[in-house]
Amino acid sequence: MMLEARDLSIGYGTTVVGTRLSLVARPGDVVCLLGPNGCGKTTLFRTILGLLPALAGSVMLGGKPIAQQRRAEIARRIAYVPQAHAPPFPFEALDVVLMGRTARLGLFGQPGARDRAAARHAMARLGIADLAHRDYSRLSGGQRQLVLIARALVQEAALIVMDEPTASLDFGNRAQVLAQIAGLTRDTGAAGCGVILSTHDPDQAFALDARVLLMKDGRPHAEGPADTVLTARNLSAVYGIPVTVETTRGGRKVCLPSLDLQSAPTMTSDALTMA
Ligand SMILES: Nc1ncnc2c1ncn2[C@@H]1O[C@H](COP(=O)(O)OP(=O)(O)OP(=O)(O)O)[C@@H](O)[C@H]1O
Repeated sequence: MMLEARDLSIGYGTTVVGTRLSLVARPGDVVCLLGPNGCGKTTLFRTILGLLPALAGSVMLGGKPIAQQRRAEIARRIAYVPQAHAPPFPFEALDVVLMGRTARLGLFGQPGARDRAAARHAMARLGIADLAHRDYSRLSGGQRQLVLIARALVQEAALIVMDEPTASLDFGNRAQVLAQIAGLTRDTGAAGCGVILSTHDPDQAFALDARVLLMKDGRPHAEGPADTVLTARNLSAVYGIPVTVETTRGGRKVCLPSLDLQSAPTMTSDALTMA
């Protein structure tokens, strides 16, 4: 099962948000999308999920154009973890996880004992079995994020797309979610899946030993292993601030932005200037 996006132009109707974007993901891969606010990460995700038509180029999922696949068919192959927001009315966390089975149940199917077992198993795998009967809307942001990851797991899709899975998480939960993502892809056999995620933290790409698509203004600026893409030069060029990349005593690379206001430019990204 492979996702292959080639030479995509993305956008909304006549508004082109990005061009020349390519991306390949297989089970076992971690692919990180990095780039400034408004550079087109969410739009790219919506396009590769088949929620938004590509303006040019192709998205192939399992060897077949995504535009020719039905939603349920896509959902069996690729799961989506949106950013965790609280729903307006209460659900048990277990029910939220069970919603991931919908793609497998058909229109009027009711979840059965096997679906419940799968949901409990996914929660246990993520260390949140004890949250099963808690009110989802009252969980913390980190707990909710893990519930949504469990929901994606029970979909039993080979690929999972995560939109900023660590946004709004505290330091501890962030590390916990990252560790879980690493675990998902390292599982051997049928259980190992591919993860495509967006993040605003380049250190996460190093921590996950990810392949990186570094975007700027809707275009690929660099693509490849974190080590070769996330250089001081590339990061400085894309984010418009001086950045140094250092290696810790433990051997992991970390990025250090300059906090010197003299050298900081004015904010240039679309999202911030438009706000
Ligand atoms: N529905 C829409 N119609 C037209 N333009 C849109 C729409 N949604 C987003 N855009 C524009 O597309 C561009 C890319 O937005 P997108 O949300 O993909 O960026 P992003 O990289 O995910 O940003 P962030 O890091 O801030 O989440 C922005 O200029 C945005 O204003």
